[in-house]
Amino acid sequence: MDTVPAATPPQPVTVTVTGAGGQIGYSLLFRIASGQLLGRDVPVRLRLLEIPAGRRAAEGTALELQDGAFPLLHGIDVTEDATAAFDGVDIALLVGARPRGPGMERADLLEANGAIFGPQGAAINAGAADDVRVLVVGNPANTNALIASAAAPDVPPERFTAMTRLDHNRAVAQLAAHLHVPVRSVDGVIVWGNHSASQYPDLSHATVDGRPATELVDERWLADEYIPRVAKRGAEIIEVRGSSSAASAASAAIDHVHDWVNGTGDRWTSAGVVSDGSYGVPEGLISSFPVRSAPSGAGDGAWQIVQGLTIDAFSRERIDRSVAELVEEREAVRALGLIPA
Ligand SMILES: NC(=O)C1=CN([C@@H]2O[C@H](COP(=O)(O)OP(=O)(O)OC[C@H]3O[C@@H](n4cnc5c(N)ncnc54)[C@H](O)[C@@H]3O)[C@@H](O)[C@H]2O)C=CC1
Ligand SMILES: O=C([O-])CC(=O)C(=O)O
Repeated sequence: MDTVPAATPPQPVTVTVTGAGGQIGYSLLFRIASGQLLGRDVPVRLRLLEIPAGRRAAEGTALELQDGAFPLLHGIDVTEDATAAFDGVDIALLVGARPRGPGMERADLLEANGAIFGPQGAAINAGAADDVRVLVVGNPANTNALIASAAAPDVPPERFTAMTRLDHNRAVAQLAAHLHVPVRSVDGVIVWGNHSASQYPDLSHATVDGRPATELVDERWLADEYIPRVAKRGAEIIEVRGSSSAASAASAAIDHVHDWVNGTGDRWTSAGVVSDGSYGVPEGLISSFPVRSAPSGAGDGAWQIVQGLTIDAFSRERIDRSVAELVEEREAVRALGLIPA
């Protein structure tokens, strides 16, 4: 009797989450374990990186992950050692960061985060899989990603990304709510620039059920309500909830990596990626752009910046303002010696 060879089961993908004991980690890890990050047939192995202050919380979360009996979860390690955490890593989610403390100046914040993201970038450089994909969530996300990338000279800069998907999702949801349509009706929104209040949520290429969004909203609402509402949504959440966005941030991280690995199809999304000079954004900055991704195996694994969009004067001014802030942050971390001169 002929025997049918058994199909080789897919190898577990190693996903490292830093700041795993924090509030985003608590929401993110269960969604990864359930298959929402990579796909419902892709097993994962989790590595949780923490500092001593967060270690017990991460260990507690690991116990709960075990209690979830997730069929796709092939193991969890908790560590304080970045080298061990990133050894062989396929997907790195850099969530843990130093928040701004009382009396801390902007330069102090950048320096404190440099001490986190520099060594983590170096550990990724030393041990990660060749096709590693890195998403920086911890703020200031764009510049932290720049620091990590600079510390990883052997990893192509396209592999380091910063999260602006939460801003993109907010921009889609606010437009849908204003027009009383489902979010699925909205397409073509873009978030440009920095993940900060200077970001520019751009509706000039957006459509709603195929109609240009600019025909459906008035200019004053756009400039005076929509743009500031989206750009300052993080502060609004802190004010209302009493702490910063957590589940929505975790959800956006899932969306970012899911789309990066599985492809965006015809639609585009927004992500902080290294600039190639497109749209006048200085080369090397990690800035939010409209991006598409090909499914794993079909492209080179990099996000592609959508080309050829027209930028009107209103948009140009706002993109330039946010990019100027990114340039300032880059100069500040350069002055601190956190990236090469
Ligand atoms: N890009 C985005 O859209 C968003 C970014 N964020 C940022 O995400 C970060 C995390 O937010 P939460 O989870 O709410 O903060 P949290 O304070 O609840 O958790 C952060 C965790 O990171 C850990 N940590 C600190 N330094 C670390 C290091 N060197 N290595 C490993 N772990 C380290 C801490 O011990 C803590 O457990 C913050 O920087 C926040 O501002 C939050 C929301 C949206
Ligand atoms: O300010 C924060 O920590 C939270 C944040 O980035 C956001 O909600 O967009």
